[in-house]
Amino acid sequence: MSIDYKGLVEKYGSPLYMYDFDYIENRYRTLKEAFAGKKSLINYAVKANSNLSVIQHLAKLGAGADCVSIGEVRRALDAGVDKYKIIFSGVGKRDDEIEEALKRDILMLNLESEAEMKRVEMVAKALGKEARISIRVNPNIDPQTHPYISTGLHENKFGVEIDMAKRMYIYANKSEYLNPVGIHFHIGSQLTNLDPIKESAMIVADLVRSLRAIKIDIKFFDVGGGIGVVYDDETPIPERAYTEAISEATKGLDVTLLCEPGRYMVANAGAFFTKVLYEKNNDGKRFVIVDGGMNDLIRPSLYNAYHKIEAVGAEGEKTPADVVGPVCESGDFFGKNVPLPPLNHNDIIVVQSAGAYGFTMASNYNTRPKPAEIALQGGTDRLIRRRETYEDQVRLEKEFLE
Ligand SMILES: Cc1ncc(COP(=O)(O)O)c(C=O)c1O
Ligand SMILES: N[C@@H](CCCC[NH3+])C(=O)O
Repeated sequence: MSIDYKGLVEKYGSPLYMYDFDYIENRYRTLKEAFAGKKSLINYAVKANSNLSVIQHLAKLGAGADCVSIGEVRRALDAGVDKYKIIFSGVGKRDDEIEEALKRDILMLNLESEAEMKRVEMVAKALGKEARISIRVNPNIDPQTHPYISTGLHENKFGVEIDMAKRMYIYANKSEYLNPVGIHFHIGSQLTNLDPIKESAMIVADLVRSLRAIKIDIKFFDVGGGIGVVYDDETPIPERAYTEAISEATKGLDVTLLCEPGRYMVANAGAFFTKVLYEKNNDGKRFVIVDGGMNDLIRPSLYNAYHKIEAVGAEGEKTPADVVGPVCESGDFFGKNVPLPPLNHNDIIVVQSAGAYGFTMASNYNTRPKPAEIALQGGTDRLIRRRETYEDQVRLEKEFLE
């Protein structure tokens, strides 16, 4: 599809997030089809891109949601996700979040510690309800990804080790207020190697078998998210290989397979558009200063993450430039030594693969308004979040001025 970047920026302003909804649909269908013949549920990880229209688009296709706060649960419900397709994960759920999740009767709460299980039991008891739960097992497997987004080792804060998980299942099974229906693991994000996923699935499936032997019947086998995508030259895991590895590990078990992809669904559906403000040269070092900043897209600053950067329509000899924003931090950059032609004021720069963990990690640092978001679908474009204004930002403070 050829996209009229210039026309879109003229229409909606800059900086701007754009998501290709047809691409998202294609990703959903490809993954779902790879599970053909198995009972499966794809719980889109809302944290990757929680725009209501994005969630609604996936909900219409049949997706469930993986949420990590009650805010995300509310978003999923507002966007039309079936309550029995919503799961609530995360290491630190507050009592009020647990209570609301139970009242809203979502599919299950993923528990990440024994203390949390006791808390959920207490809240469920006070409500006179039975909480459907699953336990996040930490299989102690190295996912071979960036250390900041690795979660499946005992040194990470996530999940509980196998023996503890087993003790928790035994406890939950006896409790009047807990119903252990699921099991969960998630070893990290941007995974491009299938082996650690396969190995984790085998370990966790063995636990399911040993629970079955003591009459604890797990119905949902949740392999988490983490499927990697192409930002640069990565080789992603083929969908079929992924689902077959999971099927193989769970052979003989009558379970519904769940997965929680975030990045896979949306990263490459998205792009971030920003306009050139100035060029400058510091003693031979070329900088292209744009109107978007690290507050809009923090991945390069935070993880030194690579995003492909292109200049729209500009021509001429390319020389390396750092593409930087206006925020008062040296870490405010989108790319370093990016080969770019000479650029003029208002030329458009496209930062690719920005659909996941872009807008959701945006902030108002430097009192910069969050950008607008648009969807492209079936050849048309539409606004799905308007640009913030100064008034939006000070709304919660103004009344306190003396
Ligand atoms: C429990 C859980 N599920 C799903 C995801 C989504 O991950 P990804 O965007 O890598 O698919 C994450 C984030 O890493 C997570 O922590
Ligand atoms: N925010 C990270 C991924 C973290 C995954 C969340 N569990 C990123 O941009 O790559």
